[in-house]
Amino acid sequence: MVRMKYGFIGVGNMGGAILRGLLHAGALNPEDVMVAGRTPERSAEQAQDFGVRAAGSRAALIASCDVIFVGVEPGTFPEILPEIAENFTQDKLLISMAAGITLDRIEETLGTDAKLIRIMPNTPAGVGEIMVSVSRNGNVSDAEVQSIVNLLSSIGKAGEVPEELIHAVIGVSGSSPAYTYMYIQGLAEAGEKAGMSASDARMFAAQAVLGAAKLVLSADRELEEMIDSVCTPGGTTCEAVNFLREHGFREIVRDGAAAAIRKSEAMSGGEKD
Ligand SMILES: NC(=O)C1=CN([C@@H]2O[C@H](COP(=O)(O)OP(=O)(O)OC[C@H]3O[C@@H](n4cnc5c(N)ncnc54)[C@H](O)[C@@H]3O)[C@@H](O)[C@H]2O)C=CC1
Ligand SMILES: O=C(O)[C@@H]1CCC=N1
Repeated sequence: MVRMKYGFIGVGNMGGAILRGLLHAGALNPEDVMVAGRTPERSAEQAQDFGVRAAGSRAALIASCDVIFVGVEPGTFPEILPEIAENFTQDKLLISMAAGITLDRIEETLGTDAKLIRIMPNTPAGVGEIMVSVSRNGNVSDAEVQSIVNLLSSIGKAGEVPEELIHAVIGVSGSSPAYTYMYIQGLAEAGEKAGMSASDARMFAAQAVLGAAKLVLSADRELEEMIDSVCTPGGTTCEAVNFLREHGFREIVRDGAAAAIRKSEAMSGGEKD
């Protein structure tokens, strides 16, 4: 059987995290992977960093790869689409991770017969804990989409969603590592103020978030009931929970995520926020 060749155009924070995760999981063989950066020099540096092959150019990468991940900035993607189109053929699959660039928009340049997938990943990909949605256009078969879901499931959780749900996914999991770091920042600051070292406060806070997230994923219980399970009557937790409720913590988080969702919708409509 001929082994598939995978290309990555743009291996920054997100594309790089996916590539690192897939290589670390052994889901991709480094010999089958090629990267292309802004310049041939950058491609060579990135190839060395990841231990994969460097493409002489983006055109060369597209010509020699079967599956092409595009991880450039949303502002750059439309600029390089014509170049991708020149070398793209119907047997290849393009996977875009760009916020705000719709499958329709990509089809405008690559053609309505191009096989296209949009993913909305997050940066925990790099440590094997991605949450990623997968959406396809009409040219991608069930087997093809399943093979990409399986590939991405090797570095966390992946599931197919209709493209219109990508905005929601951005708010809930794509952007949310950033707001989770803000929460960890707050916990760690409280720990430091109460005498912990900065490194201990960071570790205790992060491990508590990791443990709580694992419990949510493993237990089929209402979140309200899980909150109660930590609040020992007359104890410490209810002081924090009451304070956070009075100050609208949950609503603030919800409205923050909604702002990311609105921005994603605006980007997809071509509006500038
Ligand atoms: N950072 C995140 O948490 C997430 C990002 N995304 C999407 O991932 C994409 C990349 O975002 P980030 O990784 O955050 O940005 P980034 O700026 O960290 O990475 C972009 C990379 O693309 C490279 N690049 C730019 N122009 C290029 C070109 N013409 N050819 C080859 N490489 C080129 C840059 O040098 C850089 O390495 C965006 O479309 C974004 O919407 C999606 C989900 C989460
Ligand atoms: O900030 C952004 O637009 C990208 C998409 C989700 C996370 N980062």
